[in-house]
Amino acid sequence: MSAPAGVGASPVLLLMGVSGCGKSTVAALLAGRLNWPFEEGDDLHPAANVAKMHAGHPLTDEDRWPWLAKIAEWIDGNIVAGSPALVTCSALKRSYRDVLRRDAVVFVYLRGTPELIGRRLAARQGHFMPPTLLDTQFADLQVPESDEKSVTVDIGAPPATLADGIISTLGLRARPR
Ligand SMILES: Nc1ncnc2c1ncn2[C@@H]1O[C@H](COP(=O)(O)OP(=O)(O)OP(=O)(O)O)[C@@H](O)[C@H]1O
Ligand SMILES: O=C(O)[C@H](O)[C@@H](O)[C@H](O)[C@H](O)CO
Repeated sequence: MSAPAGVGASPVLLLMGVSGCGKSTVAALLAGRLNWPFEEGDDLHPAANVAKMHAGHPLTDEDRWPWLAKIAEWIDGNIVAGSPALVTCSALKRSYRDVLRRDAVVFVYLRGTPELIGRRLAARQGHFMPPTLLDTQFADLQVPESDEKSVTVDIGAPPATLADGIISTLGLRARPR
């Protein structure tokens, strides 16, 4: 993991990657350690999107645009407030990240193989997203390119190790409680 240039004093970290890569788990740990505002991107999906995924159908670009706009709005609110922040969003395609891209935004790409993530999804309980959609998530995935402000994290280690690595690599500071 190496730090991208230009991480400011109040970054917005966007944890991205396919379903099951660990976005929610790692972001929740980071939010606890850093005391930064945290938004679970899945909570901003229109109900129809959640129902569609739950029924085993992948989202289309058209399904995703309004959701991405809501996430961008949340990001902008924190930027205006001058607050660092954390948000999860699969952000699978470059065109989706173009909607979310801001000077303050750092994409934290959680990278794992289909086999590893498939095993984790098979063991996960009580989530609307069926593991059968994982292939479609990888089919849509366009990993961040060298001109994007991003850091890539290999997800083999335990969540706490990943969170500590992100904090030290990016030089993040906790907000006082
Ligand atoms: N580093 C890790 N090591 C072991 N298990 C992990 C790790 N990260 C996450 N998990 C487990 O893998 C599963 C998927 O993690 P999580 O729900 O955080 O992924 P996600 O990317 O937020 O998924 P989705 O996009 O579908 O909401 C969970 O059961 C979680 O406990
Ligand atoms: O873009 C997408 O296809 C969706 O955002 C999915 O990634 C889900 O929201 C998430 O992975 C399930 O929790």
